[in-house]
Amino acid sequence: MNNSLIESKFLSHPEDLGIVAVGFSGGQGKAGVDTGPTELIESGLLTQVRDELGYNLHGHTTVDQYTDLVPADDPPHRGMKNPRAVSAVTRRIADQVYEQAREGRLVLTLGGDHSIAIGTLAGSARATRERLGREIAVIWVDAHADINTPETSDSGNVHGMPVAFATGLAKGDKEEFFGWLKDEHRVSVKKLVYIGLRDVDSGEKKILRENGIKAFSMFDIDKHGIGRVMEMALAHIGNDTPIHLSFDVDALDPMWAPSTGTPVRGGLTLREGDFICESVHATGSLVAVDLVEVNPRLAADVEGAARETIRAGCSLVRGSLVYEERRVIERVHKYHWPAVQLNLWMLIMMVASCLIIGVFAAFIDIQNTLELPIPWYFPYYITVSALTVSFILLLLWLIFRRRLLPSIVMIGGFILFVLWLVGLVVISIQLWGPSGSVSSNCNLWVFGADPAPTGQTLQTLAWLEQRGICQSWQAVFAFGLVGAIFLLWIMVMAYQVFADDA
Ligand SMILES: NC(=[NH2+])NCCC[C@H](N)C(=O)O
Repeated sequence: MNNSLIESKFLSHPEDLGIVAVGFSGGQGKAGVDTGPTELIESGLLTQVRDELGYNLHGHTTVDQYTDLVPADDPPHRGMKNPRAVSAVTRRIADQVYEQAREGRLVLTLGGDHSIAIGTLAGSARATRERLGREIAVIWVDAHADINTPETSDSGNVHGMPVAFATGLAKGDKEEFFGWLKDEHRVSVKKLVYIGLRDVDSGEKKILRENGIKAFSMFDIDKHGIGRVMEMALAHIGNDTPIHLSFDVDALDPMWAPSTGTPVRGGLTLREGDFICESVHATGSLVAVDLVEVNPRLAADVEGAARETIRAGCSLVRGSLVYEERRVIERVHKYHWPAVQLNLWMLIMMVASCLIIGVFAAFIDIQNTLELPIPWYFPYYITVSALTVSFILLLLWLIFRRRLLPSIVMIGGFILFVLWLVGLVVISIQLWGPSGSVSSNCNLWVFGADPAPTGQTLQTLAWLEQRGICQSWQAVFAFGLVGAIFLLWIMVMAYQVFADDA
């Protein structure tokens, strides 16, 4: 198990982390962003993730440079720079991410410029479709929308276009120009949410508007606060959709992450960035994370710029991988209850309690009709059974809140057991006790014993009613016994859960 307190909804191996480390910079013009993953790893990111956060690492922990895929000559196509290289590299990345994601692991991709998200989104969209039959949602945290098509882009840098390719708003033509992107790789614009935007090209604004894409700019964050923005963003996605978080470090203000290719002032604080990652992790829906555009070579004039940017990047990754004590004041322990047994227990106890309530309620009614006094143990057992029902409801609520503690079950179980046992003893005495027991009287009142009256007479009816009453007594005894045994059982079960965990 990893150290997160959040249970994953869509990963079959939430303790495993598939790593893809992408040393690629061809989606834009500034050298050095390809060294981002190396520096992140050398700063101890992955050892921390393994040793402190408790993940098993899989995949490519050495950085892939993709040199075999970068052609010597790569002239622009439809205005895109390095189109063949970016297309081939993102295609490889798509396979690398897919290989990790189809195992049901969380995938962490370290970039590299943001063009690589063409690959990461393609890989996780395809794997999620195959594995769960679901589409992924994308949370794109960035100063830029990166949704230019080759035709709307001013720069021709593909790192400004990944969302357009991933959603199919931009189509590849030939195989070597993103033609390899198929429907299975696509993500829906309906399940895309932006956070942190503040530098959006006019062509991009048009695309966002026309496609009704959900976007929270820095303005929205200032207006509502990051907490409310995350609530709205996650509500838009819904809690039944796996989430791919693509985090461009330039979403953070340059104060926190100066070493990046296209810094824009007025960005997120580090805490706001962390909060986004933590909130997404806390949904339990996270299936993949990208951290991109860390370029340690840039902003060299600023003292400690690269180090700060790396640190910020590590913090973001950490936030998205674990929900841990630095944010949780109350440390909650996870207990592993045997679900089937527990459900069976609740069902049978519910049946027993309801039956006893029903029978004794009917008995009280009969006593009233006969103008006889009501013995104390009728209301007593009704109360005990009602308490048992409340206890079961309490358990259900605690299970729902994931707070079912063995101690609560043991104490509750013990109290009910004692009450239940008292009832059982009284019932036994009434049924079979030495003086005037129900059992011995059963056949006496109406016609003594045999033969049983037959025919449609009042006597028969009376006899049947009397027999019914006697059988009800026996049923109460049977279920009283089952209840007492089951209460013993739940105490044992709770003790085992407690002991197994210790
Ligand atoms: N991933 C990034 N840093 N993207 C910046 C994109 C800047 C600009 N919108 C462009 O298309 O070139």
